[in-house]
Amino acid sequence: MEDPGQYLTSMRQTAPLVHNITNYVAMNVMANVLLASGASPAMVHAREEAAEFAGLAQALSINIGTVSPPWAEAMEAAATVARAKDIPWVLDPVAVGATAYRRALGARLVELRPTVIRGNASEILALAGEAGAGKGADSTESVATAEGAARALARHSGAVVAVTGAVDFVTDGERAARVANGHAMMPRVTALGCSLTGVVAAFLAGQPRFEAVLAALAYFGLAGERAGATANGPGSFQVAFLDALHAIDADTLTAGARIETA
Ligand SMILES: Nc1ncnc2c1ncn2[C@@H]1O[C@H](COP(=O)(O)OP(=O)(O)OP(=O)(O)O)[C@@H](O)[C@H]1O
Ligand SMILES: Cc1ncsc1CCO
Ligand SMILES: [Mg+2]
Repeated sequence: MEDPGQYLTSMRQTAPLVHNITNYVAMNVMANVLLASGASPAMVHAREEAAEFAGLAQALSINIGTVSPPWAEAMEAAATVARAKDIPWVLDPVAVGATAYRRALGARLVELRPTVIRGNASEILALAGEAGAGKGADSTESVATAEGAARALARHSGAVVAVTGAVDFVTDGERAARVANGHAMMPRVTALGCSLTGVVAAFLAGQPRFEAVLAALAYFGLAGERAGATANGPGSFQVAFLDALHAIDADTLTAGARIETA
């Protein structure tokens, strides 16, 4: 892919308002990640206002990590508005294979046609109707195992599907690519996947979605590499990761991105 850095520049110029209906674990981490990246996060989940708020945002992310019925109502209403107003929205199907409640909600949200679906391998397998119960929010499968499921889910849903892990896989059902950026410390810190979903949403504002997703994943993974080079463990990694998101500029991203057609 040519010049992924231009997508970072565009995101920072827009500084998009990203509406997130996310989980209790991710809320603070994700807001800080979005601010460090150059976007404006807002965590708004009350069913009384989520739909109205979605209409004000440049992008929406929906994450079912700690969902309960009033939140599910807010998610469906917000996604419906995003769809009607052509506001890009990203689904993060946390632990979707774990319970019947999550499977049913995941299926309903897919029918609301997310622009992008971003999950780990177990989650993408489960959302595609294949095995993939996972281990709660953690994946028990390799990304490679979920490539077929990702392609099938992309075709069924119309979404670009991103499966993240050691090497990320992205497909729109026709095209596919892999992003090799990242660091082994990333799955040792909670809510980085959730936060990445918000960053993907931020990159989508006004940009072609397949390329925007690849640029967002490379940016996030590159920040992980830079943080991992100095961190002593998961605690210092979190701090270094926010600093790296802030420090990386367009040229650094274009030079460091490891994106290959699959
Ligand atoms: N083993 C690994 N090596 C390098 N990078 C990794 C590895 N595992 C995950 N990542 C990176 O970590 C980020 C988050 O992806 P991950 O698949 O861990 O999300 P997740 O399981 O949804 O996380 P969570 O639910 O805790 O928020 C991505 O940028 C991904 O590329
Ligand atoms: C740990 C955890 N549990 C529910 S959501 C969440 C954040 C990572 O997905
Ligand atoms: Mg996750």
